Amino acid sequence: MTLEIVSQAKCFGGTQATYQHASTATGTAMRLAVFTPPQAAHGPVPVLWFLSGLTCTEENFTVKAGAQRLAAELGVMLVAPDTSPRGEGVPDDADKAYDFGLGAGFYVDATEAPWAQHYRMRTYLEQELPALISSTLPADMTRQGITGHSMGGHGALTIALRSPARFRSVSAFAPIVSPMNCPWGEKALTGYLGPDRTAWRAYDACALIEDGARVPDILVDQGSADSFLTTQLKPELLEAACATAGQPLTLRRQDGYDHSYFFIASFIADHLAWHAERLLR
Ligand SMILES: N[C@@H](CCC(=O)N[C@@H](CS)C(=O)NCC(=O)O)C(=O)O
Repeated sequence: MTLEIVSQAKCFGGTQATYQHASTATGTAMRLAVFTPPQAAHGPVPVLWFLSGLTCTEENFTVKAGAQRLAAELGVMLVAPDTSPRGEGVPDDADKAYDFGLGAGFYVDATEAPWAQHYRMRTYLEQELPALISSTLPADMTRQGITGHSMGGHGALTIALRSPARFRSVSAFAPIVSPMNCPWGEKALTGYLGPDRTAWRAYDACALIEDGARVPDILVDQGSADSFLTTQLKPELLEAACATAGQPLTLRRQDGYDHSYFFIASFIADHLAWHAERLLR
């Protein structure tokens, strides 16, 4: 399997590229954005995954977060996948709502019809894409970190909690910390997985921690002016789950910041430094 170049440009001495490939996990073409730092010319570099939120593609983080300059200095590859399968034959929300279906894969392997055929983002991100990146790009897969925003913060936390040996570092921006306990998550998990809530626990960071999953430490930034804070994101649930379980968590409430990429751009340097400290030592 190969990565086809959709576009690429020199960026801070490295390369910002968009790739496309045929995915066996989703049964569709998938796109991803990759920033390869200049240090990759001399050997494999650590990888930081960024999982995006509702409505996003591989492009939002790439053009809005301003992560490339520091990633080039640190020598870290940035991988930003798409948020769902797309294309002909891929079902979407009946009302074309933004919070389910296209652009809203919630990083699960769906088990319910008609979603189960293509909505297999867990297998895509846990198996297929790491193998593809490892075999095609100058990536040191023994040094991986993961972060993300909102639905992507949920993805980053749950993937890391399920596979702690794979990642040296995990962080999140305004994550959905407990999809079992918010309208976005209840809609998505009901639709993709069906009504049995026990099957949802593998996709809920708080439930995973309650059930014994652990990572060395977690960094979360959350804006106090985020319009989704009290209805959907509920960082206090993660704070409580971590406190009860003894899971180290650094939760920073950032005064006045909203849910946008302006918030992410404001704190991306802190997250890159957090990951670099753990990936480069
Ligand atoms: N469009 C939705 C909000 C969706 C939203 O805020 N998406 C976030 C992630 S959860 C995002 O990153 N949007 C794309 C962007 O800002 O570039 C609404 O109207 O309420």
